[in-house]
This record gives sequence, structure tokens and C-alpha cells, in this order.
Amino acid sequence: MIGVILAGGLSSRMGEDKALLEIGGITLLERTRQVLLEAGAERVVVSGARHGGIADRWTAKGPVGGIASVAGELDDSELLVVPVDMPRLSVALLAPLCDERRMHATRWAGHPLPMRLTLDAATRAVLADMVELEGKACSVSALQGRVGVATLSLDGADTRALVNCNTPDDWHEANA
Ligand SMILES: Nc1nc2c(ncn2[C@@H]2O[C@H](COP(=O)(O)OP(=O)(O)OP(=O)(O)O)[C@@H](O)[C@H]2O)c(=O)[nH]1
Repeated sequence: MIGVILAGGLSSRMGEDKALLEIGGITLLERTRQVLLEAGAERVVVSGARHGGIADRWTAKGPVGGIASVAGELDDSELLVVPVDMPRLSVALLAPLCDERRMHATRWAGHPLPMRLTLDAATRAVLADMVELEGKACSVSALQGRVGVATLSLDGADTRALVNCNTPDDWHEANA
């Protein structure tokens, strides 16, 4: 399993780079990396050139453009793809995604990210097609619809860990 941190967004609603926000004395980027390693990722790659990661090959294709760019640099593998803006991301939240392998992708109900994704020829073909598309047709949900996704029920899940921070208010609430 390779951990992929999506960190190439603009953070325009937050007004500052979300990856560099600090929680518990470390940045969100570093915290996210640590959680992925604790969850069993053999290594972690960052999507987004700003943080020394893999640069997006396409402009304005959002997370799917980031995943497609990372895929171009990796061999076929299982990926565990997470956004950088979940300050409470936990091993308990990620483990069930990794256990479920019926479909190409696995996610929690109502939450496209984080997701486990099988990177193989079929997924690469879908990604190559999707980066030519715009808007919702190029979303993570659309990717999951096209490769096939298993959706886990949130009953009993660590839902606090799914909190995602897009604005300064979200960030203050998550730290309250
Ligand atoms: N590599 C890459 N990652 C992205 C891109 N757009 C968003 N992300 C990441 O995907 C996750 C969700 O992004 P959003 O919160 O929807 O967008 P954002 O650009 O970070 O924030 P806004 O500018 O406020 O929309 C975050 O971890 C982003 O860093 C992109 O174009 N390329």
C-alpha cells in the first residue's frame, strides 16, 4: 500500500496553505504522513509540487489531476489516497478501507476521500480519460463511479476523523 497525500490545492477558502497549518506542534502535511505510515503504508508520496511532491501534469483538474499525475510516477499498486485537510485523520478510519478489496475503490458513505484505490491498467485508462473532462465529470466521485467503488457504512465508524477543514471557521472548530 502506498499512501498518497493530495496537497496540490489552492486553499483559497482557507486563505493560507492548509498543508502548513499546525496541529499538535506539527504541520497537517506531516501529521497526515505519520497517520498513513501508522496505518501500514510502505511509503508516502505527496501530490503537489509546492511541497516537494509530484507536480500536477494538468492544470485545474483538481484531486483527479493530482492522482493521475502521481499514477504516472508509480508502478501498479494499492493506493491509500487522503486529502491534506483532515486534521483528525486516524488509523481507525483508514484500516477498514484497506481491508475491503472487492472493488477497485473503497470509501466511506458520503465521503469520496479518503479512498483506497487499486492502481492498475483499468484505473490508468479511466484517469487518462478523465483528465480530458471538466467539472464534476472530473471529480473523485466520478472516478469511483467509473472504476467501481465499495461504500462502507458509517455505523460505528470514527466519524470525527472525517472532519475536513476548508475555511478558517472549520479550522477553529476542529481545534476547539
Ligand atoms: N494535486 C492536487 N491536489 C489538489 C488539487 N485540488 C485540490 N487538491 C487537494 O485535494 C484536497 C481537497 O481539495 P479542496 O479542499 O476541494 O480544494 P483546495 O484547492 O485545497 O481548496 P479551495 O481552493 O478552498 O477549494 C486537498 O487536500 C487539496 O490539497 C489539485 O489541482 N491538484
